[in-house]
Amino acid sequence: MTDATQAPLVLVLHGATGDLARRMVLPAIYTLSSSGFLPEQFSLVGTGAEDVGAEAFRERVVDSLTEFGGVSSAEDPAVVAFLERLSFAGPVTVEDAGTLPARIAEVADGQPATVIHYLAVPPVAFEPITQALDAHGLADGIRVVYEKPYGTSPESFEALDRVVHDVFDEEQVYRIDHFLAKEATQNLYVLRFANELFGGMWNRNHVAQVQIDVPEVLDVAQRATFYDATGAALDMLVTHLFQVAAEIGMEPPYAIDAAGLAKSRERVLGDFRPIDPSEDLVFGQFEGYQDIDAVADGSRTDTYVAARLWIDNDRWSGVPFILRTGKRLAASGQRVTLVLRSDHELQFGAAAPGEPEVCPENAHLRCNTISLSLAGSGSISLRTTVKRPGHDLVLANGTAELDLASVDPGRSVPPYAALLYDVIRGDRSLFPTAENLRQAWRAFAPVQEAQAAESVPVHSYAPGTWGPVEADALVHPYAWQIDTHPENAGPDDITVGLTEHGADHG
Ligand SMILES: NC(=O)C1=CN([C@@H]2O[C@H](COP(=O)(O)OP(=O)(O)OC[C@H]3O[C@@H](n4cnc5c(N)ncnc54)[C@H](OP(=O)(O)O)[C@@H]3O)[C@@H](O)[C@H]2O)C=CC1
Ligand SMILES: O=C1O[C@H](COP(=O)(O)O)[C@@H](O)[C@H](O)[C@H]1O
Repeated sequence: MTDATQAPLVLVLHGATGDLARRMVLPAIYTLSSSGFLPEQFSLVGTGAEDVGAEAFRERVVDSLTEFGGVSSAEDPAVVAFLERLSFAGPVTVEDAGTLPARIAEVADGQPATVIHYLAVPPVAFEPITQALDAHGLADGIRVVYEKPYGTSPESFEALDRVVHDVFDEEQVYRIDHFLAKEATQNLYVLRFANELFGGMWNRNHVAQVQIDVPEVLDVAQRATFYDATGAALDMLVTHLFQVAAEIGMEPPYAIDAAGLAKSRERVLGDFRPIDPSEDLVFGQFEGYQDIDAVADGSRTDTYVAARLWIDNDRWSGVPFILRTGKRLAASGQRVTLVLRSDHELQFGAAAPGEPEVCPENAHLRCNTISLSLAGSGSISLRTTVKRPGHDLVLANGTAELDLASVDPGRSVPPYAALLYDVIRGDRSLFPTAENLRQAWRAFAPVQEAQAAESVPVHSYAPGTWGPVEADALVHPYAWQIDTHPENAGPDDITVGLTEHGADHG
Protein backbone atom coordinates (compact mmCIF):
# COMPACT_ATOMS: atom_id res chain seq x y z
CA MET A 1 0.00 0.00 0.00
CA THR A 2 1.28 3.51 -0.76
CA ASP A 3 1.36 6.31 1.82
CA ALA A 4 -1.47 8.09 0.03
CA THR A 5 -3.72 5.17 0.92
CA GLN A 6 -2.86 5.18 4.66
CA ALA A 7 -4.95 8.22 5.61
CA PRO A 8 -8.36 7.56 7.17
CA LEU A 9 -10.83 6.89 4.38
CA VAL A 10 -14.52 7.77 4.28
CA LEU A 11 -16.31 6.35 1.29
CA VAL A 12 -19.83 7.67 0.84
CA LEU A 13 -21.76 5.49 -1.59
CA HIS A 14 -24.79 7.37 -2.88
CA GLY A 15 -27.27 4.88 -4.34
CA ALA A 16 -25.99 2.15 -2.04
CA THR A 17 -29.31 0.28 -2.27
CA GLY A 18 -29.29 0.17 -6.08
CA ASP A 19 -28.47 -2.48 -8.66
CA LEU A 20 -25.03 -1.18 -9.63
CA ALA A 21 -23.96 -0.94 -5.99
CA ARG A 22 -25.17 -4.49 -5.36
CA ARG A 23 -23.56 -6.09 -8.41
CA MET A 24 -20.36 -4.10 -8.86
CA VAL A 25 -19.44 -1.42 -6.36
CA LEU A 26 -20.00 -3.16 -3.02
CA PRO A 27 -18.19 -6.35 -4.14
CA ALA A 28 -15.32 -4.18 -5.43
CA ILE A 29 -15.02 -2.33 -2.10
CA TYR A 30 -15.06 -5.65 -0.27
CA THR A 31 -12.37 -7.06 -2.59
CA LEU A 32 -10.12 -4.11 -1.73
CA SER A 33 -10.92 -4.39 1.96
CA SER A 34 -10.38 -8.15 2.24
CA SER A 35 -7.12 -8.00 0.31
CA GLY A 36 -5.64 -5.29 2.52
CA PHE A 37 -5.91 -2.38 0.11
CA LEU A 38 -7.95 -0.13 2.39
CA PRO A 39 -6.53 1.80 5.34
CA GLU A 40 -7.05 0.78 8.97
CA GLN A 41 -9.44 3.67 9.48
CA PHE A 42 -12.01 3.03 6.79
CA SER A 43 -15.72 3.64 6.86
CA LEU A 44 -18.42 3.12 4.25
CA VAL A 45 -21.52 5.29 4.54
CA GLY A 46 -24.45 4.41 2.28
CA THR A 47 -27.17 6.77 1.12
CA GLY A 48 -30.32 6.22 -0.96
CA ALA A 49 -33.59 7.93 -1.86
CA GLU A 50 -35.08 6.22 1.23
CA ASP A 51 -33.48 5.76 4.65
CA VAL A 52 -33.37 1.97 5.02
CA GLY A 53 -31.32 2.12 8.24
CA ALA A 54 -27.95 0.57 9.03
CA GLU A 55 -29.17 -2.96 9.82
CA ALA A 56 -31.15 -3.39 6.61
CA PHE A 57 -28.21 -1.94 4.69
CA ARG A 58 -25.84 -4.51 6.22
CA GLU A 59 -28.24 -7.30 5.22
CA ARG A 60 -28.25 -6.03 1.64
CA VAL A 61 -24.48 -5.89 1.68
CA VAL A 62 -24.31 -9.51 2.82
CA ASP A 63 -26.66 -10.48 -0.03
CA SER A 64 -24.53 -8.56 -2.50
CA LEU A 65 -21.28 -10.14 -1.33
CA THR A 66 -22.79 -13.62 -1.32
CA GLU A 67 -24.18 -13.29 -4.82
CA PHE A 68 -21.45 -11.24 -6.48
CA GLY A 69 -18.46 -11.00 -4.13
CA GLY A 70 -17.44 -14.64 -3.81
CA VAL A 71 -18.40 -14.72 -0.11
CA SER A 72 -19.80 -18.00 1.19
CA SER A 73 -20.56 -17.09 4.80
CA ALA A 74 -21.51 -13.90 6.59
CA GLU A 75 -19.62 -15.33 9.60
CA ASP A 76 -16.31 -15.08 7.72
CA PRO A 77 -14.08 -12.81 9.91
CA ALA A 78 -13.26 -10.61 6.90
CA VAL A 79 -16.98 -10.09 6.27
CA VAL A 80 -17.70 -9.43 9.95
CA ALA A 81 -14.91 -6.84 10.06
CA PHE A 82 -16.23 -5.25 6.86
CA LEU A 83 -19.81 -5.02 8.15
CA GLU A 84 -18.58 -3.19 11.24
CA ARG A 85 -17.38 -0.36 8.98
CA LEU A 86 -20.80 0.24 7.44
CA SER A 87 -23.48 2.76 8.25
CA PHE A 88 -26.39 4.37 6.42
CA ALA A 89 -27.14 8.06 6.34
CA GLY A 90 -30.39 8.32 4.38
CA PRO A 91 -31.10 10.79 1.58
CA VAL A 92 -28.93 13.86 1.05
CA THR A 93 -30.65 16.92 -0.40
CA VAL A 94 -29.89 20.64 -0.68
CA GLU A 95 -32.36 21.23 2.16
CA ASP A 96 -31.16 18.48 4.44
CA ALA A 97 -27.92 16.48 4.64
CA GLY A 98 -29.31 14.26 7.40
CA THR A 99 -26.67 12.56 9.49
CA LEU A 100 -24.02 12.50 6.74
CA PRO A 101 -21.85 15.44 7.93
CA ALA A 102 -21.74 14.01 11.45
CA ARG A 103 -20.79 10.56 10.16
CA ILE A 104 -17.95 11.91 8.05
CA ALA A 105 -16.59 13.96 10.94
CA GLU A 106 -16.87 10.96 13.26
CA VAL A 107 -14.73 8.71 11.05
CA ALA A 108 -12.10 11.32 10.31
CA ASP A 109 -11.94 12.08 14.06
CA GLY A 110 -10.17 15.40 13.52
CA GLN A 111 -7.45 13.93 11.28
CA PRO A 112 -6.95 14.70 7.62
CA ALA A 113 -8.99 12.07 5.81
CA THR A 114 -9.57 11.02 2.23
CA VAL A 115 -13.27 11.56 1.57
CA ILE A 116 -14.78 10.04 -1.57
CA HIS A 117 -18.37 10.47 -2.70
CA TYR A 118 -19.37 7.81 -5.24
CA LEU A 119 -22.58 8.70 -7.10
CA ALA A 120 -24.10 5.34 -8.13
CA VAL A 121 -27.46 7.04 -8.62
CA PRO A 122 -29.64 7.70 -11.68
CA PRO A 123 -28.25 10.51 -13.86
CA VAL A 124 -31.12 12.84 -12.81
CA ALA A 125 -29.73 12.72 -9.26
CA PHE A 126 -26.16 13.77 -10.24
CA GLU A 127 -26.86 17.51 -10.18
CA PRO A 128 -28.99 17.66 -7.00
CA ILE A 129 -26.48 15.58 -5.02
CA THR A 130 -23.58 17.68 -6.33
CA GLN A 131 -25.43 20.83 -5.23
CA ALA A 132 -26.29 19.26 -1.89
CA LEU A 133 -22.62 18.51 -1.16
CA ASP A 134 -21.82 22.14 -1.93
CA ALA A 135 -24.70 23.51 0.12
CA HIS A 136 -23.62 21.59 3.21
CA GLY A 137 -19.92 22.42 2.93
CA LEU A 138 -19.04 18.81 2.07
CA ALA A 139 -17.34 19.47 -1.29
CA ASP A 140 -13.99 21.01 -0.30
CA GLY A 141 -11.00 18.73 -0.80
CA ILE A 142 -13.05 15.62 -1.53
CA ARG A 143 -12.97 13.31 -4.57
CA VAL A 144 -16.21 12.68 -6.40
CA VAL A 145 -17.00 9.74 -8.68
CA TYR A 146 -19.76 9.92 -11.31
CA GLU A 147 -21.19 6.78 -12.84
CA LYS A 148 -22.05 6.64 -16.50
CA PRO A 149 -23.81 8.13 -18.36
CA TYR A 150 -22.24 11.51 -17.71
CA GLY A 151 -24.98 13.34 -19.61
CA THR A 152 -27.46 11.82 -22.01
CA SER A 153 -27.00 14.32 -24.87
CA PRO A 154 -24.46 17.03 -25.78
CA GLU A 155 -26.72 19.60 -24.08
CA SER A 156 -27.28 17.66 -20.86
CA PHE A 157 -23.55 16.88 -20.74
CA GLU A 158 -22.77 20.63 -20.84
CA ALA A 159 -25.42 21.42 -18.24
CA LEU A 160 -24.13 18.74 -15.85
CA ASP A 161 -20.55 19.76 -16.42
CA ARG A 162 -21.32 23.39 -15.56
CA VAL A 163 -22.87 22.33 -12.24
CA VAL A 164 -19.98 19.98 -11.50
CA HIS A 165 -17.33 22.61 -12.29
CA ASP A 166 -19.20 25.23 -10.25
CA VAL A 167 -18.60 23.01 -7.25
CA PHE A 168 -15.43 21.02 -8.01
CA ASP A 169 -12.05 21.47 -9.65
CA GLU A 170 -11.54 19.04 -12.54
CA GLU A 171 -8.84 17.23 -10.48
CA GLN A 172 -11.49 16.27 -7.91
CA VAL A 173 -13.70 14.58 -10.52
CA TYR A 174 -13.55 10.89 -11.56
CA ARG A 175 -15.94 9.85 -14.35
CA ILE A 176 -16.34 6.09 -14.62
CA ASP A 177 -15.91 4.14 -17.83
CA HIS A 178 -15.08 0.67 -16.62
CA PHE A 179 -13.94 -0.53 -20.07
CA LEU A 180 -10.83 1.65 -19.65
CA ALA A 181 -9.91 -0.35 -16.54
CA LYS A 182 -10.12 -3.79 -18.12
CA GLU A 183 -6.73 -5.48 -18.04
CA ALA A 184 -6.66 -5.99 -21.81
CA THR A 185 -7.71 -2.39 -22.55
CA GLN A 186 -4.79 -1.19 -20.46
CA ASN A 187 -2.58 -3.48 -22.53
CA LEU A 188 -3.52 -1.66 -25.74
CA TYR A 189 -1.11 1.18 -25.16
CA VAL A 190 1.46 -1.01 -23.45
CA LEU A 191 1.50 -3.28 -26.50
CA ARG A 192 2.22 -0.29 -28.73
CA PHE A 193 4.50 1.86 -26.68
CA ALA A 194 6.56 -0.92 -25.07
CA ASN A 195 6.94 -3.12 -28.18
CA GLU A 196 8.35 -1.62 -31.35
CA LEU A 197 7.06 -4.66 -33.26
CA PHE A 198 3.54 -3.34 -32.74
CA GLY A 199 4.22 0.38 -32.30
CA GLY A 200 5.85 0.55 -35.71
CA MET A 201 2.88 -0.82 -37.59
CA TRP A 202 0.04 0.84 -35.64
CA ASN A 203 -1.07 3.09 -38.49
CA ARG A 204 -2.88 3.26 -41.84
CA ASN A 205 0.11 1.87 -43.76
CA HIS A 206 -0.28 -1.48 -42.03
CA VAL A 207 -3.81 -1.55 -40.61
CA ALA A 208 -6.69 -1.94 -43.04
CA GLN A 209 -9.56 -1.94 -40.58
CA VAL A 210 -10.20 -1.90 -36.82
CA GLN A 211 -13.11 -3.77 -35.27
CA ILE A 212 -14.38 -3.14 -31.75
CA ASP A 213 -17.00 -5.77 -31.25
CA VAL A 214 -19.03 -6.28 -28.07
CA PRO A 215 -21.94 -8.64 -28.82
CA GLU A 216 -23.91 -9.81 -25.78
CA VAL A 217 -26.32 -12.69 -25.29
CA LEU A 218 -27.74 -10.73 -22.33
CA ASP A 219 -31.39 -9.80 -22.20
CA VAL A 220 -32.63 -6.40 -21.02
CA ALA A 221 -35.87 -7.50 -19.37
CA GLN A 222 -34.34 -7.00 -15.87
CA ARG A 223 -33.79 -3.31 -16.49
CA ALA A 224 -36.28 -2.58 -19.23
CA THR A 225 -37.36 0.85 -17.97
CA PHE A 226 -33.77 2.12 -18.01
CA TYR A 227 -32.97 0.37 -21.27
CA ASP A 228 -36.01 1.54 -23.21
CA ALA A 229 -35.09 5.14 -22.40
CA THR A 230 -31.46 4.53 -23.32
CA GLY A 231 -30.74 1.98 -26.06
CA ALA A 232 -27.51 0.41 -27.25
CA ALA A 233 -25.97 3.51 -28.81
CA LEU A 234 -26.26 5.61 -25.63
CA ASP A 235 -25.50 2.72 -23.30
CA MET A 236 -22.41 1.43 -25.10
CA LEU A 237 -21.37 3.35 -28.25
CA VAL A 238 -20.80 6.91 -27.04
CA THR A 239 -19.31 5.51 -23.84
CA HIS A 240 -17.31 2.24 -23.84
CA LEU A 241 -16.81 1.72 -27.57
CA PHE A 242 -15.69 5.31 -28.17
CA GLN A 243 -13.28 5.12 -25.23
CA VAL A 244 -11.76 1.88 -26.54
CA ALA A 245 -11.49 3.46 -30.01
CA ALA A 246 -9.63 6.39 -28.43
CA GLU A 247 -7.34 3.99 -26.61
CA ILE A 248 -6.45 2.28 -29.89
CA GLY A 249 -6.22 5.47 -31.88
CA MET A 250 -4.30 7.81 -29.60
CA GLU A 251 -0.89 9.26 -30.40
CA PRO A 252 1.99 8.44 -28.03
CA PRO A 253 1.44 10.55 -24.88
CA TYR A 254 4.18 12.94 -23.79
CA ALA A 255 4.25 10.87 -20.59
CA ILE A 256 2.49 7.68 -19.52
CA ASP A 257 0.70 9.41 -16.66
CA ALA A 258 -2.78 10.75 -16.03
CA ALA A 259 -2.18 14.10 -17.74
CA GLY A 260 -0.34 12.60 -20.71
CA LEU A 261 -2.90 9.87 -21.35
CA ALA A 262 -5.79 12.30 -20.89
CA LYS A 263 -4.32 14.71 -23.44
CA SER A 264 -3.72 11.94 -26.01
CA ARG A 265 -7.24 10.57 -25.62
CA GLU A 266 -8.73 14.07 -25.91
CA ARG A 267 -6.73 14.76 -29.08
CA VAL A 268 -7.78 11.64 -30.91
CA LEU A 269 -11.41 12.04 -29.83
CA GLY A 270 -11.17 15.53 -31.32
CA ASP A 271 -10.24 13.84 -34.63
CA PHE A 272 -13.30 11.54 -34.59
CA ARG A 273 -15.45 12.54 -37.55
CA PRO A 274 -19.11 12.94 -36.53
CA ILE A 275 -20.80 9.68 -37.53
CA ASP A 276 -22.77 9.90 -40.76
CA PRO A 277 -26.07 8.09 -40.08
CA SER A 278 -26.95 7.76 -43.76
CA GLU A 279 -23.72 5.87 -44.59
CA ASP A 280 -22.23 4.54 -41.40
CA LEU A 281 -24.95 3.49 -38.98
CA VAL A 282 -27.18 0.44 -38.55
CA PHE A 283 -29.75 0.11 -35.77
CA GLY A 284 -31.48 -3.12 -34.77
CA GLN A 285 -34.09 -4.31 -32.29
CA PHE A 286 -34.54 -7.95 -31.34
CA GLU A 287 -37.89 -9.58 -32.06
CA GLY A 288 -40.02 -9.77 -28.93
CA TYR A 289 -38.43 -6.67 -27.34
CA GLN A 290 -41.71 -4.79 -27.47
CA ASP A 291 -43.47 -7.58 -25.53
CA ILE A 292 -41.33 -6.89 -22.45
CA ASP A 293 -43.28 -5.21 -19.63
CA ALA A 294 -42.11 -1.61 -19.24
CA VAL A 295 -41.14 -1.28 -22.91
CA ALA A 296 -43.29 1.35 -24.59
CA ASP A 297 -45.66 0.20 -27.35
CA GLY A 298 -44.08 0.81 -30.72
CA SER A 299 -40.71 1.56 -29.12
CA ARG A 300 -37.91 2.31 -31.63
CA THR A 301 -35.19 1.80 -29.03
CA ASP A 302 -32.07 0.24 -30.52
CA THR A 303 -31.03 -2.99 -28.83
CA TYR A 304 -28.27 -3.24 -31.45
CA VAL A 305 -26.02 -0.68 -33.07
CA ALA A 306 -23.20 -0.95 -35.58
CA ALA A 307 -21.30 2.12 -36.74
CA ARG A 308 -18.36 2.97 -38.95
CA LEU A 309 -16.18 5.62 -37.37
CA TRP A 310 -13.52 7.59 -39.26
CA ILE A 311 -10.61 9.26 -37.53
CA ASP A 312 -9.42 12.26 -39.52
CA ASN A 313 -5.72 12.40 -38.83
CA ASP A 314 -2.52 11.36 -40.49
CA ARG A 315 -2.26 8.05 -38.63
CA TRP A 316 -5.77 6.76 -39.34
CA SER A 317 -7.00 8.53 -42.45
CA GLY A 318 -8.93 6.00 -44.57
CA VAL A 319 -9.00 3.27 -41.90
CA PRO A 320 -12.57 2.44 -40.80
CA PHE A 321 -13.16 1.68 -37.13
CA ILE A 322 -16.16 -0.65 -37.02
CA LEU A 323 -18.02 -0.58 -33.71
CA ARG A 324 -20.74 -3.12 -32.93
CA THR A 325 -22.74 -4.09 -29.88
CA GLY A 326 -26.16 -5.49 -29.13
CA LYS A 327 -28.29 -7.55 -26.79
CA ARG A 328 -29.60 -11.10 -27.29
CA LEU A 329 -27.04 -11.85 -29.98
CA ALA A 330 -25.54 -15.23 -30.89
CA ALA A 331 -22.58 -15.06 -28.51
CA SER A 332 -20.94 -12.77 -26.00
CA GLY A 333 -17.54 -11.29 -26.61
CA GLN A 334 -15.49 -8.14 -26.15
CA ARG A 335 -12.96 -8.18 -28.95
CA VAL A 336 -10.73 -5.58 -30.53
CA THR A 337 -9.18 -6.63 -33.86
CA LEU A 338 -6.74 -4.83 -36.08
CA VAL A 339 -7.03 -6.38 -39.53
CA LEU A 340 -3.62 -6.00 -41.16
CA ARG A 341 -2.93 -5.19 -44.76
CA SER A 342 -1.39 -8.08 -46.64
CA ASP A 343 -0.45 -8.74 -50.22
CA HIS A 344 0.74 -12.32 -50.37
CA GLU A 345 -0.30 -12.78 -53.96
CA LEU A 346 2.99 -11.32 -55.18
CA GLN A 347 5.07 -14.03 -53.51
CA PHE A 348 2.63 -16.89 -53.15
CA GLY A 349 0.22 -16.48 -56.02
CA ALA A 350 -3.56 -16.31 -55.91
CA ALA A 351 -5.65 -18.71 -53.90
CA ALA A 352 -5.74 -22.27 -55.20
CA PRO A 353 -9.05 -23.73 -56.36
CA GLY A 354 -11.00 -24.83 -53.32
CA GLU A 355 -8.86 -22.72 -51.01
CA PRO A 356 -10.88 -20.00 -49.32
CA GLU A 357 -10.51 -16.70 -51.08
CA VAL A 358 -7.64 -14.53 -49.97
CA CYS A 359 -7.88 -11.47 -47.86
CA PRO A 360 -9.55 -8.99 -48.24
CA GLU A 361 -12.56 -10.63 -49.84
CA ASN A 362 -12.90 -13.18 -47.10
CA ALA A 363 -10.56 -12.00 -44.35
CA HIS A 364 -9.96 -15.61 -43.48
CA LEU A 365 -7.02 -17.58 -44.81
CA ARG A 366 -3.90 -15.42 -45.17
CA CYS A 367 -5.47 -12.56 -43.29
CA ASN A 368 -3.28 -11.39 -40.46
CA THR A 369 -4.73 -9.81 -37.35
CA ILE A 370 -3.77 -8.51 -33.95
CA SER A 371 -6.65 -9.13 -31.64
CA LEU A 372 -7.39 -8.59 -27.96
CA SER A 373 -10.20 -10.05 -25.92
CA LEU A 374 -11.19 -7.47 -23.30
CA ALA A 375 -13.39 -9.90 -21.41
CA GLY A 376 -12.34 -11.27 -18.02
CA SER A 377 -8.60 -11.29 -17.49
CA GLY A 378 -8.07 -10.63 -21.19
CA SER A 379 -5.89 -12.10 -23.92
CA ILE A 380 -3.84 -11.05 -26.92
CA SER A 381 -3.87 -13.08 -30.16
CA LEU A 382 -1.77 -12.87 -33.29
CA ARG A 383 -3.11 -14.49 -36.40
CA THR A 384 -0.35 -15.11 -38.92
CA THR A 385 0.06 -16.89 -42.21
CA VAL A 386 2.19 -20.01 -41.90
CA LYS A 387 3.23 -22.99 -44.00
CA ARG A 388 1.05 -25.96 -43.28
CA PRO A 389 3.23 -28.84 -42.03
CA GLY A 390 3.88 -31.32 -44.82
CA HIS A 391 5.79 -31.79 -48.07
CA ASP A 392 3.97 -29.13 -50.05
CA LEU A 393 3.94 -25.39 -49.71
CA VAL A 394 0.39 -24.84 -48.55
CA LEU A 395 -0.51 -21.75 -46.61
CA ALA A 396 -2.59 -21.86 -43.50
CA ASN A 397 -3.39 -19.57 -40.60
CA GLY A 398 -1.89 -19.98 -37.17
CA THR A 399 -3.06 -18.14 -34.10
CA ALA A 400 -0.74 -17.56 -31.14
CA GLU A 401 -2.58 -16.52 -28.03
CA LEU A 402 -1.33 -15.01 -24.81
CA ASP A 403 -3.77 -15.35 -21.95
CA LEU A 404 -2.96 -12.37 -19.71
CA ALA A 405 -3.83 -14.45 -16.63
CA SER A 406 -0.80 -16.61 -17.47
CA VAL A 407 1.52 -13.65 -16.87
CA ASP A 408 3.00 -13.87 -13.38
CA PRO A 409 1.43 -13.36 -10.80
CA GLY A 410 -1.70 -14.03 -12.83
CA ARG A 411 -4.12 -12.12 -10.63
CA SER A 412 -6.14 -9.69 -12.69
CA VAL A 413 -7.99 -6.90 -10.92
CA PRO A 414 -11.72 -6.52 -11.70
CA PRO A 415 -12.34 -3.13 -13.37
CA TYR A 416 -14.42 -1.64 -10.55
CA ALA A 417 -11.84 -2.61 -7.91
CA ALA A 418 -9.09 -1.15 -10.11
CA LEU A 419 -10.95 2.13 -10.55
CA LEU A 420 -11.87 2.47 -6.89
CA TYR A 421 -8.30 1.91 -5.82
CA ASP A 422 -7.19 4.56 -8.31
CA VAL A 423 -9.65 7.04 -6.82
CA ILE A 424 -8.30 6.28 -3.34
CA ARG A 425 -4.71 6.88 -4.43
CA GLY A 426 -5.69 9.87 -6.57
CA ASP A 427 -4.67 8.43 -9.94
CA ARG A 428 -6.88 9.76 -12.75
CA SER A 429 -5.13 7.88 -15.61
CA LEU A 430 -8.14 5.68 -16.38
CA PHE A 431 -10.84 8.35 -16.09
CA PRO A 432 -12.19 10.39 -19.02
CA THR A 433 -11.86 14.15 -18.62
CA ALA A 434 -14.65 16.61 -19.35
CA GLU A 435 -12.98 17.55 -22.66
CA ASN A 436 -12.74 13.89 -23.63
CA LEU A 437 -16.49 13.44 -23.16
CA ARG A 438 -17.29 16.73 -24.90
CA GLN A 439 -15.53 15.39 -28.01
CA ALA A 440 -17.31 12.04 -27.71
CA TRP A 441 -20.69 13.79 -27.61
CA ARG A 442 -19.72 15.93 -30.62
CA ALA A 443 -18.95 12.86 -32.77
CA PHE A 444 -22.04 11.03 -31.48
CA ALA A 445 -24.55 13.90 -31.91
CA PRO A 446 -25.72 12.90 -35.44
CA VAL A 447 -26.59 9.41 -34.16
CA GLN A 448 -28.91 10.87 -31.57
CA GLU A 449 -30.38 13.31 -34.07
CA ALA A 450 -31.09 10.43 -36.46
CA GLN A 451 -32.81 8.53 -33.67
CA ALA A 452 -34.96 11.52 -32.79
CA ALA A 453 -35.85 12.21 -36.43
CA GLU A 454 -36.46 8.49 -37.08
CA SER A 455 -34.37 8.93 -40.21
CA VAL A 456 -32.52 5.61 -39.82
CA PRO A 457 -34.49 2.35 -39.92
CA VAL A 458 -34.43 0.07 -36.89
CA HIS A 459 -34.04 -3.41 -38.36
CA SER A 460 -35.64 -6.34 -36.63
CA TYR A 461 -33.45 -9.37 -35.81
CA ALA A 462 -34.14 -12.77 -34.35
CA PRO A 463 -32.73 -13.36 -30.85
CA GLY A 464 -29.69 -15.63 -30.94
CA THR A 465 -28.46 -14.32 -34.31
CA TRP A 466 -25.74 -11.81 -35.19
CA GLY A 467 -28.23 -8.98 -35.70
CA PRO A 468 -29.26 -7.18 -38.89
CA VAL A 469 -27.46 -8.38 -42.03
CA GLU A 470 -27.43 -4.74 -43.18
CA ALA A 471 -24.44 -4.23 -40.87
CA ASP A 472 -22.30 -6.60 -42.94
CA ALA A 473 -21.88 -3.81 -45.48
CA LEU A 474 -20.04 -1.77 -42.85
CA VAL A 475 -17.19 -4.29 -42.52
CA HIS A 476 -16.99 -5.06 -46.23
CA PRO A 477 -14.64 -6.14 -47.81
CA TYR A 478 -13.61 -7.89 -44.58
CA ALA A 479 -15.61 -10.21 -42.38
CA TRP A 480 -16.61 -9.82 -38.74
CA GLN A 481 -13.62 -11.21 -36.91
CA ILE A 482 -15.26 -12.35 -33.71
CA ASP A 483 -16.91 -15.39 -35.26
CA THR A 484 -13.84 -16.34 -37.28
CA HIS A 485 -11.83 -16.62 -34.09
CA PRO A 486 -10.21 -20.01 -33.31
CA GLU A 487 -13.25 -21.76 -31.92
CA ASN A 488 -14.97 -21.07 -35.24
CA ALA A 489 -11.90 -21.41 -37.42
CA GLY A 490 -12.09 -22.82 -40.92
CA PRO A 491 -10.76 -26.24 -41.88
CA ASP A 492 -7.42 -24.88 -43.07
CA ASP A 493 -6.63 -23.14 -39.83
CA ILE A 494 -3.99 -24.47 -37.52
CA THR A 495 -3.43 -23.15 -34.06
CA VAL A 496 0.02 -22.43 -32.67
CA GLY A 497 0.57 -22.45 -28.91
CA LEU A 498 -3.06 -21.75 -28.30
CA THR A 499 -4.24 -21.65 -24.72
CA GLU A 500 -7.52 -23.48 -24.57
CA HIS A 501 -10.35 -20.98 -24.48
CA GLY A 502 -14.02 -20.98 -25.29
CA ALA A 503 -16.27 -18.23 -26.55
CA ASP A 504 -15.57 -14.76 -25.28
CA HIS A 505 -17.77 -14.17 -22.31
CA GLY A 506 -18.03 -10.79 -20.66
N1 LIG B 1 -27.00 -1.28 -13.10
C1 LIG B 1 -26.02 -1.35 -13.99
O1 LIG B 1 -25.68 -2.43 -14.51
C2 LIG B 1 -25.29 -0.14 -14.37
C3 LIG B 1 -25.63 1.10 -13.88
N2 LIG B 1 -24.90 2.22 -14.21
C4 LIG B 1 -25.27 3.53 -13.68
O2 LIG B 1 -25.31 3.49 -12.26
C5 LIG B 1 -26.27 4.39 -11.77
C6 LIG B 1 -27.24 3.64 -10.84
O3 LIG B 1 -27.88 2.65 -11.61
P1 LIG B 1 -28.65 1.43 -10.90
O4 LIG B 1 -27.97 1.02 -9.67
O5 LIG B 1 -28.88 0.45 -11.97
O6 LIG B 1 -30.05 2.11 -10.52
P2 LIG B 1 -31.11 1.63 -9.44
O7 LIG B 1 -32.39 2.26 -9.82
O8 LIG B 1 -31.06 0.18 -9.22
O9 LIG B 1 -30.58 2.29 -8.06
C7 LIG B 1 -30.51 3.68 -7.90
C8 LIG B 1 -30.00 4.01 -6.54
O10 LIG B 1 -29.99 5.43 -6.41
C9 LIG B 1 -30.92 5.82 -5.38
N3 LIG B 1 -31.64 6.99 -5.85
C10 LIG B 1 -32.61 7.04 -6.79
N4 LIG B 1 -33.03 8.30 -6.98
C11 LIG B 1 -32.31 9.06 -6.14
C12 LIG B 1 -32.29 10.43 -5.84
N5 LIG B 1 -33.08 11.28 -6.50
N6 LIG B 1 -31.43 10.86 -4.91
C13 LIG B 1 -30.62 10.00 -4.25
N7 LIG B 1 -30.61 8.70 -4.49
C14 LIG B 1 -31.42 8.23 -5.41
C15 LIG B 1 -31.82 4.64 -5.16
O11 LIG B 1 -32.32 4.69 -3.83
P3 LIG B 1 -33.64 3.84 -3.42
O12 LIG B 1 -33.20 2.41 -3.41
O13 LIG B 1 -33.98 4.34 -2.06
O14 LIG B 1 -34.66 4.14 -4.47
C16 LIG B 1 -30.86 3.51 -5.38
O15 LIG B 1 -30.03 3.34 -4.24
C17 LIG B 1 -26.95 4.99 -12.98
O16 LIG B 1 -26.32 6.21 -13.30
C18 LIG B 1 -26.66 3.96 -14.07
O17 LIG B 1 -26.68 4.54 -15.35
C19 LIG B 1 -23.79 2.12 -15.00
C20 LIG B 1 -23.40 0.91 -15.53
C21 LIG B 1 -24.13 -0.30 -15.31
O1 LIG C 1 -22.01 -0.43 -18.85
C1 LIG C 1 -22.45 -1.45 -19.35
O2 LIG C 1 -21.61 -2.49 -19.58
C2 LIG C 1 -22.12 -3.81 -19.66
C3 LIG C 1 -21.01 -4.69 -20.27
O3 LIG C 1 -19.85 -4.62 -19.51
P1 LIG C 1 -19.25 -5.82 -18.65
O4 LIG C 1 -17.85 -5.44 -18.46
O5 LIG C 1 -20.05 -5.82 -17.39
O6 LIG C 1 -19.44 -7.07 -19.42
C4 LIG C 1 -23.38 -3.87 -20.51
O7 LIG C 1 -23.93 -5.16 -20.45
C5 LIG C 1 -24.38 -2.87 -19.98
O8 LIG C 1 -25.52 -2.84 -20.84
C6 LIG C 1 -23.80 -1.48 -19.91
O9 LIG C 1 -24.69 -0.62 -19.22
